[in-house]
Amino acid sequence: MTQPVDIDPRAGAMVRSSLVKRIFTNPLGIIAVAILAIMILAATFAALLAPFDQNFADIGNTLAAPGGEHLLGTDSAGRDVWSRLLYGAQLTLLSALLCAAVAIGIGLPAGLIAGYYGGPFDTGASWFTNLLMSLPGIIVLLSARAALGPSVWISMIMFGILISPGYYRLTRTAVQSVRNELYVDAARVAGLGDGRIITRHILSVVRAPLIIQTAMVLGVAIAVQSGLEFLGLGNPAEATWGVMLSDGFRNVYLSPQLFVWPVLAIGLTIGALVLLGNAVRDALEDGQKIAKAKRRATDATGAVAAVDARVPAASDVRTRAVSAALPAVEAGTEHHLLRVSNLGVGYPQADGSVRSVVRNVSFHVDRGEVVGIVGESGSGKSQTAFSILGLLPDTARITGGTIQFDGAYTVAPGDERVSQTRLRALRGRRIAYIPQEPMSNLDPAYRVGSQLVRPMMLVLGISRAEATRRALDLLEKVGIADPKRTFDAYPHEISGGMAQRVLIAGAISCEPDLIIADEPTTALDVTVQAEVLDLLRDMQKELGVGVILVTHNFGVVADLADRVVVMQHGSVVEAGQVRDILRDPRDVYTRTLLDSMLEGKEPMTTLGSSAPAAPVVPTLADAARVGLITDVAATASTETNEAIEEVAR
Ligand SMILES: Nc1ncnc2c1ncn2[C@@H]1O[C@H](COP(=O)(O)OP(=O)(O)OP(=O)(O)O)[C@@H](O)[C@H]1O
Repeated sequence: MTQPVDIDPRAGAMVRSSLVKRIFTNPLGIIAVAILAIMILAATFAALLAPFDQNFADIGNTLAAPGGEHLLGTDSAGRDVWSRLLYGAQLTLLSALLCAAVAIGIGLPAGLIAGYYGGPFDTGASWFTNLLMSLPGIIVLLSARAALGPSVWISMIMFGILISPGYYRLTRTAVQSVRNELYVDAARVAGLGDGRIITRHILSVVRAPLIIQTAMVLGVAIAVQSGLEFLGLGNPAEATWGVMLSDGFRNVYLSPQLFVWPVLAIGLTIGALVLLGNAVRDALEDGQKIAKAKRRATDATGAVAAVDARVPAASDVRTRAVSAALPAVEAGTEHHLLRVSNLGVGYPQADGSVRSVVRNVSFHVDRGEVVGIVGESGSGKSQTAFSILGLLPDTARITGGTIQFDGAYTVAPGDERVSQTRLRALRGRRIAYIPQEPMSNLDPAYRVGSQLVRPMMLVLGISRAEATRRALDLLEKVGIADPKRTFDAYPHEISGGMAQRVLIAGAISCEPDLIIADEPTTALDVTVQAEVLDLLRDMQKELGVGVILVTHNFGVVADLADRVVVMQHGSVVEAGQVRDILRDPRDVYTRTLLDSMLEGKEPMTTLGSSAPAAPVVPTLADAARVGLITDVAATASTETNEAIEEVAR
């Protein structure tokens, strides 16, 4: 199945790795941090550093020049300018922080929900955002001041609400760009709930742009606040830099330095915030360049992916509770691990029609059985697999049929959508998934080990130490030479082949009942393909799990599967034992599929067909020689070759 290959080590990873270090290698970053640190320290220790109270008035000493007991002189009311600057820093910075907190508090969660879920909330929130953005900000602030008084806190809360659409849009766009990433699907398949996926995998993507935006917003908040107070709309009883600016301007001819101090404080702080934002942006861009270079060096081969876990007792209970509300499955079919019956999937079109992409598909998988779904590109293999996993896009509709897992419906008769509630209890617990792009299924922001440990802790309810021990054992079991090093590595630090093994380890980590392997070898080079198929076969035999092997390659099916389902144009054209189908393909499409795979290559012998009308098709052994039996026959183990020869006999 075709999936976008995008292994973008996103901003979140950069923030985690060495963002701080990179900021401190940038001279502008150092200057910005130094200025801000001084301002914050001055604000924090204002009470200690200020020789006078902010409102203490030395009436007999107004507009005094700097020097003596008044380091920076006094204002028109005889108040100490240095003390007011320090207290002003407190109020100015805190109220700017309040503004940013309000904007983030509204914009971030709304953007996360709208970007992740879309739907009516997205529509409603976007409408409200547009409304907010269309309001003339300064008029709203002046009205709020007139109605609610001159408090700087109220002004900044109002301003925070007005600028929250900036955060909303930023977050929504970032989330939309990653919500369909394979590693997010993989996390879903691993059994993580939406809340955890959003906080763990999605939030990390918006973290960096959020930091940059906040640096800018703080600067703007200080500027707006000072502007309002400069116009005389502040509270003269509260020392802020804006109020001091206003006082200084009124006395600019009598005592010009009164105007200079607050201008300096405001200018330096806003400048430092802008520089900090730029330094963070530069650091992130540098980080991405470094990570891309590393990725090019390591991204040589592909691999498998998977995530899963065994059914913990709690989820059994949950599954049963959910099943209890459902109609009973057809009598006599309960024993099948998975049964897909007359499944139809379609996509509603603009003209009201529904484009059918899967029609009347039926097959079953029993415990310990490997069923291959084979067909050309676009034949509906992936849509069928995604229906079982509950990973169909929001726009997809179940147009008919049912899916049952272990005697209970996941798609009951009449359901239009796959029930996420039912699937959540199974995915990552009893149904594991091995996708075709290993790198895209590992979150670049987290170490490999943490991506194995977390689902185990969550699903099995075991401690971190126990999950870590199991993860290291599993990595060894799937043939990783240095499990500890891989455990501690980020995805971009391991090769595609290793990532594939990691994800197989994840898939089997909790002994699932069913593994859906989606073209698990497509992205791999030939040698690694053979190794991975060997590994899959070994694991399947050892654990006795049911496997659905989605592939376009008959060779892989011959190598691993017991039964095969051949699909074309969304329908099943032929199904049965692999041996029977390959010896005697009855449907013309199956024969064409086999023939086309041999196109341009001369079969060496022919296989007798029991179907009188069937054309001559090559033997599996021949197919292996000419390349049909893949890469497996050419490169895989003796065991594989023997299996193929055996089928051919
Ligand atoms: N989101 C979607 N919206 C509309 N049509 C879709 C969507 N996803 C898939 N399809 C259509 O469904 C059909 C079956 O696609 P599917 O991905 O199942 O094919 P496949 O057999 O897995 O092929 P491949 O091996 O190339 O991935 C295709 O015609 C495809 O265009």
